[in-house]
Amino acid sequence: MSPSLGCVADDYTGATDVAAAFRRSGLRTVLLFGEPGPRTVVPECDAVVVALKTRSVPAVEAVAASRAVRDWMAGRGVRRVYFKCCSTFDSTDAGNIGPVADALAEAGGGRLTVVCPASPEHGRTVYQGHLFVGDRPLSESPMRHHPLTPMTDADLVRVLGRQTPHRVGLVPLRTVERGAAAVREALEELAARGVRHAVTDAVGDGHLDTVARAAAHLPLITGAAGLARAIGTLTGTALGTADGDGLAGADGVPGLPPGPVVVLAGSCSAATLEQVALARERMPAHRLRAHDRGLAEALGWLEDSLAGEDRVMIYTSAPPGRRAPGAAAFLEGALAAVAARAAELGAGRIVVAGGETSGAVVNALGVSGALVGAEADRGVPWLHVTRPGTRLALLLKSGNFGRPDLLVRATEAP
Ligand SMILES: Nc1ncnc2c1ncn2[C@@H]1O[C@H](COP(=O)(O)OP(=O)(O)OP(=O)(O)O)[C@@H](O)[C@H]1O
Ligand SMILES: O=C(O)[C@@H](O)C(=O)CO
Repeated sequence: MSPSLGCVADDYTGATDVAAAFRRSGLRTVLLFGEPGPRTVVPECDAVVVALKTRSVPAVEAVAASRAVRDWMAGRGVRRVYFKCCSTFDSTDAGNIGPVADALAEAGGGRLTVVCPASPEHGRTVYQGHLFVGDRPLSESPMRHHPLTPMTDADLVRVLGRQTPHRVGLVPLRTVERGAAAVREALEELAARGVRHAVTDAVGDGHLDTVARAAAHLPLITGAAGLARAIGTLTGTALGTADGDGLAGADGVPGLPPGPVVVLAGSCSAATLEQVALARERMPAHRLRAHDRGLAEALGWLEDSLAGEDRVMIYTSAPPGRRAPGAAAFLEGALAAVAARAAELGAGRIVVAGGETSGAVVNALGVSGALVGAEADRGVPWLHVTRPGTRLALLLKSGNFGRPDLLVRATEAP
């Protein structure tokens, strides 16, 4: 049977977040890293999530890759596509959420799309089109200092309007509170007025369930893990697989493999900085610096440390005043090289903080897919990778996700 749902995710931690949400909704979920090809074999599943690394690349590249994945999915019978963007709407005026949503919408017949990054369980809500992170507007949250996509405007209608030539409209909370039929009517009115993207308010999971029911007929929906959970539950209910106990899909998921645990932190997000500070107190840690010898020093330190330690951390994470301008790509590449060496040295678990960083690490490890396992924290599932002769578990942590002790717990004996 073809998967009912396909998801194109714009980064690797976002893909794991959405895969965990689908799995929690009772859908058998397969996660693929990078563009699949004609020979990619997808095991029997209800949902397929493809992780791209398109959040911060030039918009034309993001569009081409996302469109290719959408066409690949259509070739496998997928009728509904979910475009997973960040719950903090990480993007710039050049894109990539607008251009990618435009391209995916065109491919689906040019119909109106719903855009709703609310993810209440992660503290993201949308009210009057404005995105809130906890109790602060996005533009007053730590995301305003993001090294790649600083978010300085909380008004999503305005933000998206700068990224697309199409009209952007709003379905306000008062309409969402009137139920799915009212939202569907509002969407039809917006479509009749030529609106392409309908930013939709939601401040609680019940609102997302309403939006999911109202938008179930649309070929494209854009959002984060919150709306994905609602769409997944609707799909699971239709398929008869939703059991709501969070264990669906657990069959066949192996335990965590033996071997040392290596933590690699490249995220500079507020939650990660706190997690890194705590982890530094609990395990040997090395700061990889943005200079010529930074990588060689880190590799030497890793080899020496793993001779006697069963958990270590290498990090580049730094608060705003202590970052190395222009060093993002170098630091991602360096942490990726460290990951490859850690795998050669027999690491059983590699824990990565940061979406861009995770993308670089997964690519360097040559991992093409994984079975989605139990969550270490909400939206942060263990990914079980089986390669000939080796077992490896990856934990790819979105920058702002996880409790302060996540990195410590992830390194403890299972
Ligand atoms: N000390 C530093 N100086 C400058 N850039 C850094 C430094 N440390 C990390 N970076 C870069 O900052 C970027 C952080 O992005 P990344 O996506 O990994 O984390 P994040 O945005 O917090 O996570 P997410 O995308 O999951 O929210 C990476 O490109 C990384 O290389
Ligand atoms: O939606 C989120 O916040 C995360 O899944 C993510 O995309 C961070 O990279």
